[in-house]
Amino acid sequence: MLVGAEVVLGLFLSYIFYRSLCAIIGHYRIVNILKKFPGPKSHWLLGNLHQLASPKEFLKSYHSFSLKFPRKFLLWYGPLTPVLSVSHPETIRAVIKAKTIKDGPAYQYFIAYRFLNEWVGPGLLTENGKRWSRNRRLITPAFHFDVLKPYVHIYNEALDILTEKWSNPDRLHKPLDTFYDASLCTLDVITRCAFSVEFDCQRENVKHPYINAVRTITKLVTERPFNIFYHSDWIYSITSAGRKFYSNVQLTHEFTENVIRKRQGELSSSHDDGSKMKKHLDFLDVLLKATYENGEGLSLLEIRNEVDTFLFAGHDTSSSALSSTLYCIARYTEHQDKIRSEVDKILACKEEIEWKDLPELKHTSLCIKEAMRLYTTVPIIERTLERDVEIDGKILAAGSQIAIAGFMLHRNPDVWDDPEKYDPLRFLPENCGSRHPYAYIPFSAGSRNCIGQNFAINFLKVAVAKLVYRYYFTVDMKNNLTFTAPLVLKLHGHDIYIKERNN
Ligand code: HEM
Repeated sequence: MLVGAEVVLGLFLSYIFYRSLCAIIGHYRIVNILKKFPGPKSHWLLGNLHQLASPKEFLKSYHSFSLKFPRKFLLWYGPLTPVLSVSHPETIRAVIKAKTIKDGPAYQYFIAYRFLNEWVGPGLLTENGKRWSRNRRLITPAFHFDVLKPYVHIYNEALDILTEKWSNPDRLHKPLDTFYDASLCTLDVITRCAFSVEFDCQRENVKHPYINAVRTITKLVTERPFNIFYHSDWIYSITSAGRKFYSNVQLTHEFTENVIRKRQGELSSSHDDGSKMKKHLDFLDVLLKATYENGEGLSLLEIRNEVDTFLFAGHDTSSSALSSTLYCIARYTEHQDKIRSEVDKILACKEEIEWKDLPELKHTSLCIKEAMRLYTTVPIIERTLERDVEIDGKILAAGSQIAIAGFMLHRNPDVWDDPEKYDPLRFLPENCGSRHPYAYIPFSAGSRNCIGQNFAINFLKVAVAKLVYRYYFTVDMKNNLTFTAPLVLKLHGHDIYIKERNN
């Protein structure tokens, strides 16, 4: 009996030894290949973390590295984790076409998605493999044009509330916090489109516990990567930030589950698809109707994860893109005037921008695209190679970490003429013909591109058009423009003012 136990223990230890040896050899192979790539000087222990370790310095340092190494360079996140940053369309194409996952070792510094798991679970943004592809197929109909069309009315209504707020005489002559206001406006829109609940958060600010919780979680998740002690879930859970995070996550879960259960009840009692009860289908209706091949629907937990994912992936991104565009047109007013003249024609004898008007907002669209190039909303996304892949003539080992640096790609002087210049006309069709298909990827590219991009672009067009129709925007450059990242870009160092138009 004892001999049997010894054999089992021996086998177990040999197995552990074998697995550890494989991991060490695998890691050695990854490092050995990656260390041949050029990169900024790194500290033996910290790697490049000390240059990247504050929200303010992160993009500035990153960008200065990429000016030295415009195609790709190696960063060290600590002594053991090399990450290859890529910022050339050809190199990015190779990574996006390769088999990759959105995951990495726990010690990897900027894979902030793992900090999201507690909230959004394995939703579309964070899931990998077969489960991701099945869910992506099931969820894609939620972004079909027919579903998106009625949302244009919701965008208009949310913008009317924003202008009602901004036109308050107390606010008119003060600098605006465009990111904050845009963020409440997008929350208003996304909660109505996701599950048809009206929080009126723009008027109520963050008084509603659910809205307050969503905003608190988003803030904490963005801050967490920058505090090395917070990387451990256990340590985080005993800090005040961690306790705040977990209690807010619980609150949002309870809220979302209640909404889902209520809707499930309504659907089963009315035996319709929900469209008769409301003016439009929302994401939740589509998710509840989504069915696997075997006839099973998405579980309550899966639906909750997806609804929370839409909230996270959609609200700060859209507000970042909106506030960057407002900054750009406030700075380059000739483009504001052009937008105004195209909106004036549309709103000459009506109050609302309709679905059919969206293609007419041509200059508006150019201005948004260029703002999202220069101030890339999601500056960096990360991937881990699942298989060995050839990139720029070198075979990278499975397990290598790659950072797709959209912000750097969009300012790469080898790709863009005069990259620091805000020039919306570079997106005119006649100026895009020879552009590399991976030169401009604000919504990422390939099979894991942003599922919400049409939703976001439609919202941005309506928002910019309605705001420019109503106000003149100007900017006071208090300081040099700075950015914070890493998850979503935010601009600092300037004040935006508005003056009401007499339409
Ligand atoms: C201006 C606004 C937006 C920008 C710039 C943006 C950008 C991106 C980017 C870069 C990715 C790839 C992330 C990665 O691979 O790690 C992504 C993925 C995603 N986005 Fe967006 N997004 C925006 C708005 C939205 C909206 C409004 C929604 C939903 C309502 C949304 C839902 C998603 C989801 C679910 C994914 C994951 C897709 C997948 O992996 O299959 N996004 N987005």
